[in-house]
Amino acid sequence: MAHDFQSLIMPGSYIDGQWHSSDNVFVVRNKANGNPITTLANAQPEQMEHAIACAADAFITWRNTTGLERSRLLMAWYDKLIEHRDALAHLLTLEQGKPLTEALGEINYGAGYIRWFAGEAERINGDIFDGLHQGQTVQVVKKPVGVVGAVTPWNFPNAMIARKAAAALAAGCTFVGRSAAETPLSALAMAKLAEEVGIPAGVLNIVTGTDAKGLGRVLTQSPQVAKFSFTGSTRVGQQLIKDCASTVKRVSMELGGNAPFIVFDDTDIDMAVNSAMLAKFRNAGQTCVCANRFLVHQDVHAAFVNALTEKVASLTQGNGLEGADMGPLISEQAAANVDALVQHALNEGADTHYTRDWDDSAFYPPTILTDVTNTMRIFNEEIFGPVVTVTSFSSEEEAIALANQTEYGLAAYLFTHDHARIRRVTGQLDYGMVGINDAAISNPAAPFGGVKQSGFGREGSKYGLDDYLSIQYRCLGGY
Ligand SMILES: NC(=O)c1ccc[n+]([C@@H]2O[C@H](COP(=O)([O-])OP(=O)(O)OC[C@H]3O[C@@H](n4cnc5c(N)ncnc54)[C@H](O)[C@@H]3O)[C@@H](O)[C@H]2O)c1
Ligand SMILES: N[C@@H](CC=O)C(=O)O
Repeated sequence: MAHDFQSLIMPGSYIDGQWHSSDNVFVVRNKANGNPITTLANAQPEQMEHAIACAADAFITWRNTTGLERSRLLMAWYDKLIEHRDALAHLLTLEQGKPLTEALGEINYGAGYIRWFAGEAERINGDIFDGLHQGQTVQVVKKPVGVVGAVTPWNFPNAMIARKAAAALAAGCTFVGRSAAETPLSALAMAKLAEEVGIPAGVLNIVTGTDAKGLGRVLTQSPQVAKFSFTGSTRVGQQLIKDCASTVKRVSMELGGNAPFIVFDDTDIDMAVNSAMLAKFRNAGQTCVCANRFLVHQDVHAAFVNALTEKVASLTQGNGLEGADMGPLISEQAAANVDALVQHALNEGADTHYTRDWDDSAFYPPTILTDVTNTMRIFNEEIFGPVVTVTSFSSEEEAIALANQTEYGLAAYLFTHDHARIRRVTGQLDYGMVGINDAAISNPAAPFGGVKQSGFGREGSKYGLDDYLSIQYRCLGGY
């Protein structure tokens, strides 16, 4: 069936192959103008309980499918998503606000995880070797952990669901995901297309509702959920880890970041500036791997800031469906939070190198602050907005110390052409991912994830199935 974006707008949660409808609804809004897009049935904890029970039933059959059967279904889902990528991207821009070209990029990126894990489903291999006792053989078998629960944020409403659900289904697990109430439509549209390609009822369930705590509590505390995967802020992640403890779930956490972007004096400034634009302004700065702190060698400070300012000044901001380079932040409140960090930095001595007028709307202007120091809140907190902060350094040791001065450890970026320095500095950066002369680090073939308070577990890559599989050792004796 051919779809436009309207025919991909579903009425509510997708549970056990059924679409939930209810008189209790919530409104999903166009983030560029605040207009309602639709209303959705507002799922309550009992819908979440039902979804988990259905996923547990479906697991009995799904776990016994072959890797090849799961791979074929995932590839069919991938093909369907690609076939409808324009409609999916339109819907994503409407509900999230990012420019249409970025939304299309996200659809391709999310679908890429589904294609990647379709491949991995065929390669879930165990091991066999001699034991240490005469006549014993050790057989190692990988089994799906069971029902997977997931909670995802609003900044990547397609890709964050895709990379968790694809890994779960490839491993032979069933899936219950709750997508953020600000952006539930993309995940439901993905479920609609999964239904069309024949992913069996109960295997993939998407629950949408505004009661984040109530729905989250059911997922994190249900004994039927074997593994819980979360993408979101460190603050909420800390609570959810505690909630998962009572049933000793497998947990993976993709949490906040505070990425340093280090520019050494030997680098090609144009290359660093082009990467800086991507690392900072993708999704208007609302990306966990967005550069948060630009650490620039004092000898290239002026050259870098001037070249960056030229690019930033040319950015257009507006409705993502109308060709703007940058859309709004997710809400007016989000913009006010960014502004509070900026005002605090200015009061503490930072300098506004570039900004534009701001009308208190969600369209926070692209801004460049210089003279930012490591004691300012803006240096130590995730900005999640289109604000560049520049701090200069004079030695490699100082750059490393500044970069590591954070409780986060998700992504870091390093710009230099000195190979010995790359090796030295990278080895000392306490980060799960380091972009070296490259800011486009997200890739289904690569292990995405952080260290320290940015979380644990890896998504994508050949390591990405590990969290969804448990090892059973079988001792073969009696020979
Ligand atoms: N590491 C990554 O891969 C990654 C990716 C995207 C976003 N993030 C992080 O996510 C944050 C931005 O997203 P956000 O503001 O929506 O984060 P958030 O933690 O407030 O919300 C994330 C999700 O959790 C839900 N939630 C909130 N409180 C909850 C609770 N008590 N129980 C259960 N669920 C709850 C929200 O409704 C949303 O669906 C940033 O910190 C960003 O760095 C990290
Ligand atoms: N942008 C991340 C998700 C975090 O916000 C990604 O690239 O996967």
